[in-house]
Amino acid sequence: MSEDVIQIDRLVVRYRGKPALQGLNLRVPRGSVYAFLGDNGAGKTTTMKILTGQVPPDAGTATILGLDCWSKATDLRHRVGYMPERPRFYDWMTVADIGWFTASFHRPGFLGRFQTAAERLGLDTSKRLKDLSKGGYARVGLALALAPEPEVLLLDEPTSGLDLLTRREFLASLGELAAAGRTVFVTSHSIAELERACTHVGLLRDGQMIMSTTLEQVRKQVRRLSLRFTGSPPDPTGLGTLLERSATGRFWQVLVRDPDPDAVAALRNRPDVTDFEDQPVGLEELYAALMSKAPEAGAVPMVRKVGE
Ligand SMILES: Nc1ncnc2c1ncn2[C@@H]1O[C@H](COP(=O)(O)OP(=O)(O)OP(=O)(O)O)[C@@H](O)[C@H]1O
Repeated sequence: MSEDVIQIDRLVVRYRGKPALQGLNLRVPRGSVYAFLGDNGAGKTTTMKILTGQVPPDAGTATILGLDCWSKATDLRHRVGYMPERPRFYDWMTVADIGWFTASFHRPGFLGRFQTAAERLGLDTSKRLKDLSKGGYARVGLALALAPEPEVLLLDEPTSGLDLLTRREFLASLGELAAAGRTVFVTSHSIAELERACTHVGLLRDGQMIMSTTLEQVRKQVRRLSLRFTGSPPDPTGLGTLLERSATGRFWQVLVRDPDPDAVAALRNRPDVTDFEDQPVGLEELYAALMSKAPEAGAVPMVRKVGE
């Protein structure tokens, strides 16, 4: 059975009385690359702040590796790497300086690993931070997050500001980290890109999870059915939970969650139906379908225990 490295239960965070997280529940298993997705203001950064012990919960609990994120924040600092959305360092320092300076807060070996990571990321360690491009700055943040060899890596929008090839290389490296038993929890607005790297996905809306599952399950559970018909337009009732529906002339398609196999087979076998296709949906498509609708319009909460 996989161990849940990150566990969040009924978490509430309010800013001046206004809830940013409203009873958040989340499980992230060891060795996963968990894509934590949500629109602007959904509460992703607030969740990161809770996990890194920067903000105390108003209610509920958050633990990493079994340790409370708020009361055991200092212990966790050595075991969890964190790259904030907009890292800020002492800009007058060089890349080498910031590695050396940060190493003084960490266990031996940090500096060597920082230098290796900086080299791999193509950083010129003699450059001052204030002279770096946005992407260069982000890479320093990443090298610092990787240098403690953390068991868990928390990355808040790590690829923003990076060019395409660096983004791809970076996302591929997440898979390597997971294969080595580390757990990566990452937020990004580049959903399609993240899909190639992640094993699990969680969708956050208004401070609550509306979906948390493996990518494999997403592919099984949410399907796009498309067809051409000559008779009357098919009635999607009974096919499953309808997330989207469209028809152009004789072309008809739906996005359906938990499709009923018998109803799908009956549709496929209708004598007036041709070009029937039953395909998985991409993460971006699923995201748009679930996030763009009010819950009562069909985006039914789809929170499942990961691995269920
Ligand atoms: N320091 C703060 N004071 C008051 N309200 C805040 C503060 N930080 C965040 N909020 C509010 O809490 C909610 C969640 O914000 P948060 O930054 O966690 O969202 P996010 O998902 O990270 O958004 P983005 O994708 O834009 O970074 C928003 O409504 C935001 O306006």
